[in-house]
Amino acid sequence: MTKKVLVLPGDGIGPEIVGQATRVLDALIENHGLDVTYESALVGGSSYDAHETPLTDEVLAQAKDADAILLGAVGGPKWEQYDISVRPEKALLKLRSELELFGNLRPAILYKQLADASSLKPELVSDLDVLIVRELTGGIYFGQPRGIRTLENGERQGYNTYVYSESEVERIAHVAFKAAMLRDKRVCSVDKANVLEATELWREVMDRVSKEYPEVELTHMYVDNAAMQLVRAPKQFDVMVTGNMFGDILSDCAAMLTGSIGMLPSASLDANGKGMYEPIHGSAPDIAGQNKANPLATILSVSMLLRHSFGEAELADKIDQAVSTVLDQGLRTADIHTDGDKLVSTTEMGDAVLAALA
Ligand SMILES: NC(=O)c1ccc[n+]([C@@H]2O[C@H](COP(=O)([O-])OP(=O)(O)OC[C@H]3O[C@@H](n4cnc5c(N)ncnc54)[C@H](O)[C@@H]3O)[C@@H](O)[C@H]2O)c1
Ligand SMILES: CC(C)[C@H](C(=O)O)[C@@H](O)C(=O)O
Ligand SMILES: [Mg+2]
Repeated sequence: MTKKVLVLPGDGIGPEIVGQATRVLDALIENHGLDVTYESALVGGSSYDAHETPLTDEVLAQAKDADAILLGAVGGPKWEQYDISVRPEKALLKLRSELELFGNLRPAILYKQLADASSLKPELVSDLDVLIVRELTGGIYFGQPRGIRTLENGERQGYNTYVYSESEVERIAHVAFKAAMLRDKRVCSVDKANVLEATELWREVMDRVSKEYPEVELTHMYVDNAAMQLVRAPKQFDVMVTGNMFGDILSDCAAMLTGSIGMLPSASLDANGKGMYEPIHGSAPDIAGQNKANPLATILSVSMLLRHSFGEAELADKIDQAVSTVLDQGLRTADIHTDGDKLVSTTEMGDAVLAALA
């Protein structure tokens, strides 16, 4: 049956990078038998400008109805002064939580052609392949109570709640252990169990679930050390599993090891494999509208979509191979450009990926 994809370009560079990703989808539909239709809708600041909400009920319903979602990025300075409840980022958080997309896979893979673009020495990152499994619908991002209150002395106080229930930790643990079974069978759980009770329980549940996966080695690491180890010796990691906020921070850090945040795709999955796919980076207001952004993370997000939600591993491999080919050709957007490479625009990178797919 024809599968339906909802495409949500969003703000800033979102429409530019998603434009290249949908060209890839078009090519697979037209030339490689992919049985998919897609429609586009507004999300984030662009939705706020049109409808005074970053996510309309209609678009949420479309997202629930779709078999998968491809999102660009949301947010930007234009909307920063608005109340946090209607900011573009809220749309993303609502989509994640309403669709119960708790399992966020963020693979940090170094394409060998980009070893010189990494901020670390080539020998530290060659063949890097780390999978960050981030819990995406819980933790301090969603804990109640939250807000800004006025104390008796008149001073204002901001507060959030870091909370994880056992079932939330269990289900993300299973995602991590199952992923590890298909890889090097090592999971490092990252927490702050020396200070935070919520992560003390996290650690206990990780230990418990690990007994169901005797072949997988589980280790634990405090998040401050994990951040340091990621830039000291990142190849020690296979799968890292962590909570919502730590995962957000560590995945941006891991992105830089691969040359640029413009290279990292992601999948956010529910319990049945339905997913939303997006680059891990934001709307990059500093380069928006300049045809400079790297579209590869978004194109690789299409590859993840085909692999994880549609079982189209061959077509996903084809996209990954096309990305590798354009990098072999020395084509680089500004973020991954080093001396001797050919500097290309967003659309030229899209052109090259399409040519490599043909
Ligand atoms: N998933 C999302 O939609 C998402 C993720 C992160 C941030 N944001 C939002 O995006 C806005 C900007 O946030 P930020 O500046 O902290 O992070 P950002 O990821 O947008 O940008 C950080 C830096 O990386 C660069 N960069 C990001 N993506 C790139 C790409 N594809 N090609 C080349 N360079 C790229 C930017 O130019 C910038 O210098 C904020 O409103 C933030 O809330 C959205
Ligand atoms: C924009 C923001 C809500 C989002 C997050 O913090 O999850 C982003 O940084 C990400 O990594 O997807
Ligand atoms: Mg982030």
